[in-house]
Formats: sequence, C-alpha cells, structure tokens
Amino acid sequence: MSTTSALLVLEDGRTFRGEAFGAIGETFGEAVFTTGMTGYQETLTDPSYHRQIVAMTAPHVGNTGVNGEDDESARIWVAGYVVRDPARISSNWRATGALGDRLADEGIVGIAGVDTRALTRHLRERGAMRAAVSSTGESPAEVLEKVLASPSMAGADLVGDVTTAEPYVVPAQGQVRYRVAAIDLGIKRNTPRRMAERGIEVHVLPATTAPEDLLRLAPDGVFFSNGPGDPATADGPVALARASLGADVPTFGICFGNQVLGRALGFGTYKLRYGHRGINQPVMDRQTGKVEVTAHNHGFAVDAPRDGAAETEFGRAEVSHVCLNDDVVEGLNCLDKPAFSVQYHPEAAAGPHDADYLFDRFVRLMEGKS
Ligand SMILES: NC(=O)CC[C@H](N)C(=O)O
Repeated sequence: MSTTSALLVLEDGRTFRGEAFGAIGETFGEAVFTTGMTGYQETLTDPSYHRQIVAMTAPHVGNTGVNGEDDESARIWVAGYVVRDPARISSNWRATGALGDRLADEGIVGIAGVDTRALTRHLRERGAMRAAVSSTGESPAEVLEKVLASPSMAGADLVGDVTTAEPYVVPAQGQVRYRVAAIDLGIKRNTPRRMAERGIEVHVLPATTAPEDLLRLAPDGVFFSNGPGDPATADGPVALARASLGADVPTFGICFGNQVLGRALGFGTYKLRYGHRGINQPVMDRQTGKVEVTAHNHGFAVDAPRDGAAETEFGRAEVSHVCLNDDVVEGLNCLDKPAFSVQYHPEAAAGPHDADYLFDRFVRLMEGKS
C-alpha cells in the first residue's frame, strides 16, 4: 500500500514526520494530547475539541472502527488528528466503517506513525501550542511560517461556531418532571440524554439567547454545557448565568459551563499549561473527601480561593472539587443560590460514570431539597 508522507509542525519548530491518516491536506490548531485508552469516536465528535489538533497517547487507535451510535455531535470537530499506530482492521460488532475512512470522508487531516510519547512529553514540558498537520508536500519551514501566523487558543471565541442555530427539544423519558433550558456552548449528545432519563424535558437553546428570553421561558432549571475556546470571551453566556443566578433558578454547569458560572460569580479564568484531557482523572469532593475518577477535557480553569467560601455578588461560593493531580479547581458550589458546576464530565461519553450522581443533584435542586 502506498502512503503519503505527512508532517506535524509545532510552533516552537519541533517537527514530527509520519504518514497521512485520513484526508490529505493541511490543518492548523492547538496541539493537545488526551490519555483516554478508549472512546476515540466520542473525542473526535466532541465540539469542545474545535480548533484543536488532538494526539492520542494510546498507541493503537481505530481498533473498533466507527459506529452509528457513539457520535457526540453531528460531525467530527477536531482540527487534526495524531496517532501512533492506526488499526488496519476494524473489529467490533457495532462497526459500520473504518476510522481512517471516516476522517477522510469528513476532510479531517491526520498523521500516523508519530512518536506520540515524545510529542506528549514535549507538550507537557513546553505547554500546549499552535501546530499544523500537513500532507501537501510543503517543507517544515514553510509550514512553520503558517503556524506562526495562525490564531492561538488564548482569546479564541469559538462558541458561535458550534452552538445550535435554532432551539430544539430533547423529550423526557416517561413523565415530564422538569423543564430545563440548556445553553448550547458545544453540548455533547449524552448530556441531554442523562437528563431525559431523569424525567427532564431539555430545551436546548442557542448561546446567543437573550437573558430576558431565557427567563421568559420560566424553566425549572438552567444548564450550561461544555464547549470550545477561551471562557474569557464568553460574555454572552456569562450574562445568561448572571440572569439565572439573579432569578434564583436552579443552575448547573459542566466544563465550559463551570467556567461561565465562575465568571458570573466574579472569578477569573486562566489557561493551563497543557490542560487535562482523558478519562481517568482523580477529582476530590472537598466536602466528603470522596475521590471520583472522571472524564476531563479542558485547557482553561477557574481561579477561585480554596480557603473557605468567597463572598460574591450572589452570596457565598466555594470550591467544591479539586483535581488530585495538580490541585486545579474542578467544581464550584453556591451556598446562597441554587447553583453548582463541575469542570469535568459527569455525562462521561467516553469515561467512567462515577460522577453521574451530579445529574441527581441537579434534580434535587429543582425539587428545592438542596
Ligand atoms: N470541554 C470543555 O467544555 C472545555 C472548556 C474550555 N474550552 C477549556 O478548554 O477549558
């Protein structure tokens, strides 16, 4: 089989050579790594990965092909894909196709044969950075010049690229117990599913919804989803969270939603050196001391004090969860408002289900019990 050579060029000039995987072409984004050993289809279709070139630390990728059930959105969102050793055969009863073909069909430029361990160590030491994957035959110097002219993730306002154009409803399973307005900042399909199975009718709304229109719907709860880009740019969603807090509507946020709630409370956000991406990240609930193994995908974090509750415009708020690897804020809890959020992914997909109870906690908030 003939192969086309490809390059991965990082903004500091480090270059990896390999073979084209997926579409032939050239693509730009932030180079990041994820440590999930499973769940590549969910990763590829997670809108939070928009504008990121994702490297898999798992060495063998594509073993189970792709199927019709595991997409987390309508398309692949990663800007580029980096793997060590793609599977030559797809082996799974659910498989409807091969990973490389799906990447090619959707025009996703990837590279295989990369020493992903060396790449990961480099990103861990130097930090996530701009990069390109190119299989067009250009020289590393030519590609590097374009990388240096490409936009960086800090300051990137990307929610508008991924949010739904029109509102839609995900029906509750069984009897409708609650109606939740879910602000789509790049929502994954499994999130409304987790709510629907608890009797929640989920009204997914565009990120551009006006605060007064949100409150006019009189939802039982407001949810803020995950999403791509720099939370410092998300002024519109922050205004929605402030409206929700101000009106005492039960509020729950995941990942980007945690950052939005944090900003609504007056906390800042900052960029992590290389972020957390994977499905085995230990997070501790600071109240119970219990540790959950959780799915992460974030490059930014909330800057909030750990020594007791902070006084905010919306009453007291505390850091509820921290990551045990690096003490990064992984959750916020309002003591005087019915609102909380986590930086990780209770919906999993992919990942463990340790944090599924947080959807029950949202239900209890709507019941007015905690
Ligand atoms: N998965 C997410 O919601 C990511 C949030 C944000 N884009 C970050 O990188 O931190």
